[in-house]
Amino acid sequence: SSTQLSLYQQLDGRAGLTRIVDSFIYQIGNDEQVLHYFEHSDINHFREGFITHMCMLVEGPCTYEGDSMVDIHTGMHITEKDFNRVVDLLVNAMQEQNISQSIQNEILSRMAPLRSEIIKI
Ligand code: HEM
Repeated sequence: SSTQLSLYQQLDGRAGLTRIVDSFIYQIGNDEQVLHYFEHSDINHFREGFITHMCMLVEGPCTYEGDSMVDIHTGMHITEKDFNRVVDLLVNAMQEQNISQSIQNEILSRMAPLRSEIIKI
């Protein structure tokens, strides 16, 4: 009933998030710097988990029930440089899907606080 579209709606809901994450995975698959982190990962599992987690970040009707960001990423020894690279790849994916600059910025600002949970040497 509200005329104000939610961030989730502006992203075209789960379908739109799926397009972004598929572009993101394609970017990762072609990136020599970070691809090795995903070499032993189940990409379908990652895809579902990342879509659902992103859906929650944009206040969509999703509950991420996977492991915590700390538990997932601890032991991967993700450097700050590689963290930044993955964020760049997500930006490329959003760019590819014609996401507006303001929505990109909003998503990145919601992910930024997770940085310290993911970068753990
Ligand atoms: C803000 C940034 C990030 C967010 C929000 C994020 C989020 C997630 C989520 C939600 C999952 C998984 C899912 C699940 O099990 O359901 C996941 C898995 C994974 N992430 Fe991240 N991640 C981020 C940054 C990174 C970075 C920088 C790297 C590596 C350089 C990375 C490497 C991985 C890998 C390899 C997996 C798969 C683990 C497995 O094999 O199960 N992530 N991430």
